[in-house]
Amino acid sequence: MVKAVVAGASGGIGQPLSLLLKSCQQVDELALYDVVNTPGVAADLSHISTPAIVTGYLPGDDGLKKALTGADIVVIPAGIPRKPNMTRDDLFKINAGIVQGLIEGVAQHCPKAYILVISNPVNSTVPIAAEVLKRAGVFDPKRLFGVTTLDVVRAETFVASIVGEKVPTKNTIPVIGGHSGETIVPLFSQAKPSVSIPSDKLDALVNRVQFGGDEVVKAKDGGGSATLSMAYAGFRFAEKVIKAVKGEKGLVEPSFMYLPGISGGDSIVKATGLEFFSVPIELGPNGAEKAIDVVSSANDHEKKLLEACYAALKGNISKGVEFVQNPPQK
Ligand SMILES: NC(=O)c1ccc[n+]([C@@H]2O[C@H](COP(=O)([O-])OP(=O)(O)OC[C@H]3O[C@@H](n4cnc5c(N)ncnc54)[C@H](O)[C@@H]3O)[C@@H](O)[C@H]2O)c1
Ligand SMILES: O=C(O)C[C@H](O)C(=O)O
Repeated sequence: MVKAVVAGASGGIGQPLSLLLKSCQQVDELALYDVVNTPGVAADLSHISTPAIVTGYLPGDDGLKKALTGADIVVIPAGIPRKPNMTRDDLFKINAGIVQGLIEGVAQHCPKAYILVISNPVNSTVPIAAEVLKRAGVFDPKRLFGVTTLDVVRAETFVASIVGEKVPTKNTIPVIGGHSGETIVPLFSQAKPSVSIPSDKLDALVNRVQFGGDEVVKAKDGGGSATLSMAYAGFRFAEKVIKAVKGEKGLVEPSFMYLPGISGGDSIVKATGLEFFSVPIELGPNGAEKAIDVVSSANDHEKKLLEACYAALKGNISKGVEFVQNPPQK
């Protein structure tokens, strides 16, 4: 039995992500939580003829508790999205508290669940989540994932258009670091199978992966940020976690995680100077089985990108930790 919860289920990401989870044969129960509209979204999805039983909850009447109790996997796309000329960090003020509140609920009602954080700024919301779980005494680093899959999906798509491949998913490209601008570092030198990118196109390609989110924010012109591609990416990651927990082997996807608690993580912490970092993660029955070190094999060009990443990411991580350890005065 797999019970999945989407927190933020009525939103731009939440609705299509819930649709994909409802379509997934591996999900037996799907609980939708949001501060608005979940009864309607749940009623709509419940007519789809797949096995998952769908329920919807609002905050009143112990809604969060009811949604989370018995959950195996909790996916969190709750919070405000960007508008043009905003950075992801500009979302911190509102989204930090939203993520903190939801994770407090997880710590209380389903402390063993796999938690997938989508809400931005991921570079800070994941450290917030870790800190809340630590304080509650239930932190298992192997079960807390910052979802960076959209960066991987973009790298796959954009590289295919440059090298002229018709099938974007042919190459596995590690995208590491964090999830905003220069903290996103695609390692095209480690693509499998290898790709040959013309040197005059490499900088533009890296830039497009790093700022792909801005491309969508600009095109939506005030209507929000990536939702459909994010739902695809979020589901791709969630499905891999579910399949790995059920025993499927060989499932790997980058994720932004607290590495000291994960096998193979310590050497990456040593190399980067950062406890939270995204690297390819081998998934297994307990969540993250192994962090794969792709940092030490980065080429000189990628090492320069990584230096810029480390500097920016350090501040984002401390901002999240600080938010929980020394809460702002209200
Ligand atoms: N990790 C990524 O790669 C990635 C990609 C795209 C978007 N995002 C982020 O995902 C978040 C959601 O984006 P969106 O486009 O779906 O926004 P949206 O505004 O369309 O939806 C957000 C939903 O969260 C709900 N919500 C607000 N407070 C809540 C709470 N306390 N509990 C439960 N639900 C709550 C809102 O009611 C709304 O339905 C944003 O922060 C965005 O920046 C992350
Ligand atoms: O760009 C954003 O704000 C949303 C998301 O993080 C993305 O990468 O599309």
